[in-house]
Amino acid sequence: MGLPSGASLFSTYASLSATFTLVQQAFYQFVPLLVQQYISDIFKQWFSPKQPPPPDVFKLIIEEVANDFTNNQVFQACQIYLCNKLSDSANVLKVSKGHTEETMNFKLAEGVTFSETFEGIHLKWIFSCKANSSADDQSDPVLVHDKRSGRSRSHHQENSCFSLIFDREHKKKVCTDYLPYVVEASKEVVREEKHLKLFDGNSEYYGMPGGSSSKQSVNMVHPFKFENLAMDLELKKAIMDDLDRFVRRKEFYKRVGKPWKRGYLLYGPPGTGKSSLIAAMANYLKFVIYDLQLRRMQDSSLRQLLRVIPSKTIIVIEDIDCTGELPRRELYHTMYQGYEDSLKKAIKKPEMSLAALLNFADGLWSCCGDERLIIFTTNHKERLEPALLQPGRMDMHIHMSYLTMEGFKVLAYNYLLVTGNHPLFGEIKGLLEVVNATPAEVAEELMRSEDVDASLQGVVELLKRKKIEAEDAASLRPQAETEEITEKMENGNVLPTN
Ligand SMILES: Nc1ncnc2c1ncn2[C@@H]1O[C@H](COP(=O)(O)OP(=O)(O)OP(=O)(O)O)[C@@H](O)[C@H]1O
Repeated sequence: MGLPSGASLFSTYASLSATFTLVQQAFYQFVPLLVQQYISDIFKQWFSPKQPPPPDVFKLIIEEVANDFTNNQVFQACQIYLCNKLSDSANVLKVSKGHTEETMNFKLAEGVTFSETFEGIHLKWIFSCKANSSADDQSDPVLVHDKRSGRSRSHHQENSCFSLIFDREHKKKVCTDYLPYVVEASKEVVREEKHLKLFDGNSEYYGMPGGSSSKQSVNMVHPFKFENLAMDLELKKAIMDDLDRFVRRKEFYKRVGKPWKRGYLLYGPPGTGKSSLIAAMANYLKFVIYDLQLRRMQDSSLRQLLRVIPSKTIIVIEDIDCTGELPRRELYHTMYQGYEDSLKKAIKKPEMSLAALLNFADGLWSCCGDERLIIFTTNHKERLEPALLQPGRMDMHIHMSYLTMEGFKVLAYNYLLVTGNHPLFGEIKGLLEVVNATPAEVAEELMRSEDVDASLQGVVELLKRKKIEAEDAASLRPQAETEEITEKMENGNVLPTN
């Protein structure tokens, strides 16, 4: 069979083309427009390259302030997590270093974005700040990252938020797996923090409505550790065990319906290591210290402060007996006896009420934030308002006392690296048994020389001097007491006993 001729091929093409044109015209003339579009869509789908369907995105907004007006803990975790990641990879960074800061702070500007993939889910983060309503505040809202501490803070905090954008189908996984992962990762960043952060609880921040303005904080590189503490070894162990128990008992506190807090009262003479113990506790737990000066605080600012203080903090109220604003109630009344009414009014009333302090200690405000230690210190436990000492307020009373030989050996190692026995230890031991010397006094003596023998001899001399002073004071005491009673009787303050 031969090939078709050119003429027959051309006539076939012409008839096919005429038929196609006829069918096309009939299609456009008789088929309704909607059906035409439907059929043309099907053809387009068949012949056009495959397009991915538009993503069905979901946006999770994480605001800074929680519903109960406390700091949103998820927001805080995101801040720490993202600042830690972004400080290395961001294209634009602002850098600053204040006089009191040891390290540079890196800041990420408004609108910064970050993308990552978690178990195959693509996630996009956007940090944003709404415009501040304050007319005089024109500065850019910024996220501040303290590289060393892994912590961060933002100006205009109440207006900041993170948006987390991802495919809607992963909503459940993001909420149940990714966000907890972010929270854990942020805790890890904090745990790696080797330096204490000390917040002055009386900085402007806490007095500002809405908690705006930047938080004043100081990095306190305090190397004090439990092993540096010269104190009774059993007591030291008891405190460490207590702290361990506290941090692992989250579920217990929840079960018994108590706030996850613990109150400590540290008492003892000046220089026995109360502040040092607090630093050691903070280092041990990697907690941040908030130092409150009650003298300058009012009830309202205390409440405000308690709302913004995050978890994993030690709230310290030092020298509670010396604040002047918190005298024992009966002392407060006797102080005013004999004054004219007008004069009484003129006397400034305490700014911080005892009720506020008791509420504070009771954990009335403790629903805000968790995992906190509250530490009160005093040199005079006997002067404290008895209500403060009631069971349940302070969970543990810790007596910091004068130096013992056991404690002295810790100091001798700390300051002079003396291990084992030294010929002067016997004499020092004998003197410490009869003399009240504080660790601070002895530590000062040990710092005077690098020569071990000279330093230890200096301690012997110090203890001998103190022994003589104590003996002199004891011999003068009966005479002084007699003189004091005579003087009081003359002033009519004391009635003769018979
Ligand atoms: N128990 C101790 N172990 C080691 N060093 C101590 C101890 N107590 C005091 N020191 C040393 O003395 C210094 C002062 O001590 P610290 O401020 O802790 O005493 P304090 O009891 O808080 O005094 P105050 O009641 O006056 O505040 C510390 O920096 C530390 O060097």
